Amino acid sequence: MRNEWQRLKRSLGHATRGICYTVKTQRNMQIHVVMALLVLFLGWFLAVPKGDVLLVFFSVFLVLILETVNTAIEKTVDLVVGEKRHPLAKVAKDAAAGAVLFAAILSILVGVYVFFEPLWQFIQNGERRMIHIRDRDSAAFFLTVAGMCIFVLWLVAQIFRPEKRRMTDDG
Ligand SMILES: Nc1ncnc2c1ncn2[C@@H]1O[C@H](COP(=O)(O)OP(=O)(O)OP(=O)(O)O)[C@@H](O)[C@H]1O
Repeated sequence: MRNEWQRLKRSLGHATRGICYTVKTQRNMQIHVVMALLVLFLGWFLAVPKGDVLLVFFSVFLVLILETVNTAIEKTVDLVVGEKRHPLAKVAKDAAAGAVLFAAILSILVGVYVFFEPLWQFIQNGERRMIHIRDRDSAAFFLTVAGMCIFVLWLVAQIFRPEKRRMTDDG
């Protein structure tokens, strides 16, 4: 049981380092993270309904997931071909970048669908849905955003933690 726990902790450590590496080294990932936080803040500010929040979360995480996979593919290709140019390396990298682009387009569509009306109302009349902590939608959203903030703080702490073992490459 103790061994299983250690193994789980080690796997989580590897996964965290993978995420930290991507956030630290990939400019696009940094942009996605900042955008994700802004969008979640906007969702909270405009108190968008629970179903819409789910859509936003899904699309935001899809972009983050695919950017991480894109980095894995880029590094694998670099590992295989090194400095050499190869048409298949180009296909692999372009296709991986295409997957991120698909997800980014989806998140823009979701953003327009979810935010257009409440944002329009707010800009026109300064009106927004009131947030009542007893309202289950808002409470659930508040808790989710709080959870996300804790996750981001933890991630930042991991990124700035002095590394015990240097990663190869530029990370
Ligand atoms: N070894 C290679 N052989 C052929 N084309 C390549 C090779 N490496 C990169 N490319 C081309 O250059 C593009 C950019 O590749 P690069 O590895 O620089 O990614 P990047 O600029 O870090 O991408 P991103 O901005 O998405 O992180 C690829 O999408 C591909 O079209």
